[in-house]
Amino acid sequence: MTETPPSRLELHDLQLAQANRTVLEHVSGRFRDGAITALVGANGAGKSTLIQGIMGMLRPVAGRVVCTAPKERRAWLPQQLALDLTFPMSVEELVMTGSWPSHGALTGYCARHYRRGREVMARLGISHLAHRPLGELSGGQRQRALIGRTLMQEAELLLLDEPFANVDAETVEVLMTVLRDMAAEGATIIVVLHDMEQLARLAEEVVVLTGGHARWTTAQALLQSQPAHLGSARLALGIPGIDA
Ligand SMILES: Nc1ncnc2c1ncn2[C@@H]1O[C@H](COP(=O)(O)OP(=O)(O)OP(=O)(O)O)[C@@H](O)[C@H]1O
Repeated sequence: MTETPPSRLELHDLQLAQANRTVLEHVSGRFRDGAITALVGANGAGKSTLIQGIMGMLRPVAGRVVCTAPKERRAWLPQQLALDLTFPMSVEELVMTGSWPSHGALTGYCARHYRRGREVMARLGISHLAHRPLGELSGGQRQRALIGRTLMQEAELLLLDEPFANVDAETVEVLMTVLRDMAAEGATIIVVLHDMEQLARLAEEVVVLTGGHARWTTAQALLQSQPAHLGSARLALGIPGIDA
């Protein structure tokens, strides 16, 4: 008998709505710990809605989200983060806020926090930007700093909404390496992706949202079902089986 792999996140017959209109229903499945799961579907299929449901920002109409990761170890990187770039905060200060959920915002940092912050920035190649204000960063540098904050948080559950949109190729490589390392350390990672090539390189498992429902599959099975000539085509554009 095969053992069920551990999962700190399970969905049970979940139904989610936006403005009283059902977006997703009968969604049941488990996200494997230590795996990167891609969340795919056409525009409007409900990817952001599912993320909001998982993070507890949207109350289910029916069903349940069962998450055993402590609240302070859950992190979410939204599609277009409403970062106030005029706020005078440096890269180091942003990264350090990752310790707030477990440590508190008002207690101050100790030497251990500063050491960890420096390690995190080095891992992401942004040490030289430590004192740079957020408003002076490129999109890729900002994304590295935001991922740095989730590393600082030691996230066990990490949800990312199109993390590679509008970032440079080198940053994509750095972020992919960090995400793979986090998964290898046991984190549960869910990432909204549109790009087939990125999916092939990053994800093991895939949740396909279509017609208001979710289907669990593997990256290998999804890629085998796609015509090879589509290459790195965006997943949402006319690929059989995943149009909303
Ligand atoms: N705040 C809201 N109020 C009303 N309807 C909403 C709201 N947010 C989303 N919707 C609707 O819910 C459906 C799912 O939207 P959602 O943003 O979850 O899709 P998505 O798959 O993330 O799309 P995209 O790829 O464009 O980001 C869409 O029909 C959308 O118009």
